[in-house]
Amino acid sequence: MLFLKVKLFDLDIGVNAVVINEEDLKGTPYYPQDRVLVETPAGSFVGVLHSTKTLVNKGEIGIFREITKEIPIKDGDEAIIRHAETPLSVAYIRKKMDGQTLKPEEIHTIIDEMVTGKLSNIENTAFVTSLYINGMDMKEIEEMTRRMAETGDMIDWDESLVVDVHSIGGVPGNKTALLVVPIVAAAGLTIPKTSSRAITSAAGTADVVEVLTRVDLSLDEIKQVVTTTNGCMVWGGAIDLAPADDITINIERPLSIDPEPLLLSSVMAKKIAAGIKYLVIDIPTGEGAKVKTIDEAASLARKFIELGGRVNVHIECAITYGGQPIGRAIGPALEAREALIALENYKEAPSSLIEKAVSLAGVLLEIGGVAPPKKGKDVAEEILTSGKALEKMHEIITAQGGEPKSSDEIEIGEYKAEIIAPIDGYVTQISNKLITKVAKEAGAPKDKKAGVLLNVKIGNEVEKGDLLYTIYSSSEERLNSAVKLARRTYPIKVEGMLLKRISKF
Ligand SMILES: O=P(O)(O)OC[C@H]1O[C@H](OP(=O)(O)O)[C@H](O)[C@@H]1O
Ligand SMILES: Nc1ccnc(=O)[nH]1
Repeated sequence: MLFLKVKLFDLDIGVNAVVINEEDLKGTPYYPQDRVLVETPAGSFVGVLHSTKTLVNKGEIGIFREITKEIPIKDGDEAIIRHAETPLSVAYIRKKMDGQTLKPEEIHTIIDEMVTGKLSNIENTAFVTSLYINGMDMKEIEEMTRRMAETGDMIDWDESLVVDVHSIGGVPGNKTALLVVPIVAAAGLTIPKTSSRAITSAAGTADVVEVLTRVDLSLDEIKQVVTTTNGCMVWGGAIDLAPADDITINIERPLSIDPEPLLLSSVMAKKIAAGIKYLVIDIPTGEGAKVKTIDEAASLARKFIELGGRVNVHIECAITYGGQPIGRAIGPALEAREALIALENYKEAPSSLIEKAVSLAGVLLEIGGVAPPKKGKDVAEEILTSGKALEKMHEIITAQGGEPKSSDEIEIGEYKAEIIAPIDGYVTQISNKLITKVAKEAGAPKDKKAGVLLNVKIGNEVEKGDLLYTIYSSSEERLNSAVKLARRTYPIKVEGMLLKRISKF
């Protein structure tokens, strides 16, 4: 065992490396490249040991940003270094890599060791990849979901009618929750909404809300916000709510994957931990979305409903159209602005966004008994058009620590490029995947002001030279890469009505 003082390095090196002065390692059983367990007051993790003559002094351990992003270790903290035994999970992860079914205690061990930092990035990544390739049965998913919830904080609400909406994601521009939450909260129902950041998209709901207010609230702050406003819109990863979720999401994001067992457990573990009793799951369906066909969507819906039954959350699924972006704005600030436009003056907002938001909110209003059966959508529409939802949005933004702004005060990337129609014709396709790639290339979601604003939707008629969409970025360099990508991949297809001529001449 070694006792050292933490020295933090503001450096992202992408692995769980730790650095110790070689003098301190002399005569110890710790060698470079060994795995060591580092215990600090803020939490523990497994690091790969490197030795140095100069980077840290004797008595110090160098820790990098990769770790401090997850564990709030401070400069000067005491650290205890021990030999890291090979975690039990490694054998279980290999079992899943071989396509076998895991026992409940094996799943518990994987989640426990993941959350306590005993697994390296390599092992965590292998687990996520094994689920992508081999999947899990419902019993395994249930065990994983429960354990993901139990290994973090759990919120208990006094009332039993706690509702929520959650999208499986995968469709660009899905800022729907920013309308649904204030509508439902304004109707008097309790809706403590937790979101993740982007997984496969250019902006997760947490990234979008963060443009308007804080999303990294503590548990007590969440309770306070919900008690005063009926709702909140927070990032699950900020609090200790299903902490395994954020670890796996950080692996999924660079690979742009969302394996089904993790999709189910990620959503449901957060909802169990947040004390949700009634949940509407939005399943965007269409080409380029996570779910391509209605049959696949129905099968996923059945799985959500079965899992909900096992963990005591009432679930209703809404299969929604996901074959092209929702609304016109893609990217955190652009989406936040579009959501505000919809709340300020719904007539100015894209109808696809309004339609989706009031439909989903309507289901919750009916479930919550504040709208008669089949009238939920009308009631939701009334709350939106009367300005009550905007008022509620302002309340929530303020309660979460932000200052309400109007839509025209939201700043968008200063560099922009317009992509125009190459020919006369009709917009026949807007590729979810390619338009997301362009927005990401421009810097979204990290660059909040980056993204894409569509000027057309599928079916629109355009003339050669008409604006198809505008790409925004805070960086000229990123904008140029995004434009190059757009010119190479054609995310929006324009085709003439005459597709092909066939004749015998
Ligand atoms: O599209 P991608 O990035 O894969 O999915 C992730 C998004 O889907 C969910 O949306 P919501 O919070 O229900 O609105 C998550 O919370 C997250 O914002
Ligand atoms: N995997 C996930 C998809 C959508 N939302 C989540 O929270 N998690």
